[in-house]
Amino acid sequence: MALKTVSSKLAAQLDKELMGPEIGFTLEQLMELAGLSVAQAVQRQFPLSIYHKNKILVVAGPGNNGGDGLVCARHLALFGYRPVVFYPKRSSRTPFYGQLVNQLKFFKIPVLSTDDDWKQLLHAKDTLCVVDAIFGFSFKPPVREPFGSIISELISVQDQLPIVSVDVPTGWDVDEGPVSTEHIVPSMLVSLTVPKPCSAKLDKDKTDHFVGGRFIPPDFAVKYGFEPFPYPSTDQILKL
Ligand SMILES: NC(=O)C1=CN([C@@H]2O[C@H](COP(=O)(O)OP(=O)(O)OC[C@H]3O[C@@H](n4cnc5c(N)ncnc54)[C@H](OP(=O)(O)O)[C@@H]3O)[C@@H](O)[C@H]2O)[C@H](O)CC1
Ligand SMILES: [K+]
Repeated sequence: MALKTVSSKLAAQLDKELMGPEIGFTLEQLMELAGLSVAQAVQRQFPLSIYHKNKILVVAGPGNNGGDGLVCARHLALFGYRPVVFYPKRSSRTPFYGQLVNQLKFFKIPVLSTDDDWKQLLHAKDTLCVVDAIFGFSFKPPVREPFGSIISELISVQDQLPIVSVDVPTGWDVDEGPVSTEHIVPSMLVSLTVPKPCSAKLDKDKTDHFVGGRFIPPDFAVKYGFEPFPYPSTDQILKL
């Protein structure tokens, strides 16, 4: 299947229209579906029946990509995994992020901050994979701390511990792809709504690519210049 992409600018515009006065989705609705999609993709790639490990580290960033990660962690717990969330910079942009954290507590999912030793989870012996929900389509390089150090830690283990990137591999320029020789190479990317141009730079031998976030009607996709994705049955994801 030919890769269909939209630029970071168009992706932001698409999001704005979905949440604008005419269509009226709320951020919370879209984020729930985005997080559910990522959890479903993880389950497809790492079924518990084959992988006899259930611990998953979810690293959540300060924006909506991080919010998708918080939602994903909750669904992973419902699917039988044992997620642990590392959320180093908590957003106060809307009270909703606090509510998502409360929901994680309700599910007894640990939420670590920079004071905690999150690095001890970076071992393939115990951990199945890392969900990279640090930055999505609004990331502008160069990266600022503490995220530079966090990304370096993830890069140092990615040959042993699979990384599942949400929407955009963190640290990549959304339109151009990797900006430095040392960069995250995810073993799986879940693009939301439609792949961003950087996904054309993925090495197909190293990264499986899914699209998720099944929340638009076909004519809206066409309006933004891409063919609707043929999601099978009730699936929230499609492997490209
Ligand atoms: N329709 C959809 O597909 C949906 C997608 N969703 C997800 O939302 C993200 C986009 O979310 P957004 O909040 O716009 O942006 P990000 O999460 O990518 O990043 C913004 C935060 O990152 C900080 N930032 C940006 N650049 C840097 C940097 N170089 N160093 C450190 N920090 C950085 C930024 O901080 P500022 O201080 O610059 O404001 C923000 O805190 C999309 O990719 C999807 O994953 C939604 O769930 C809805 C539906
Ligand atoms: K990401």
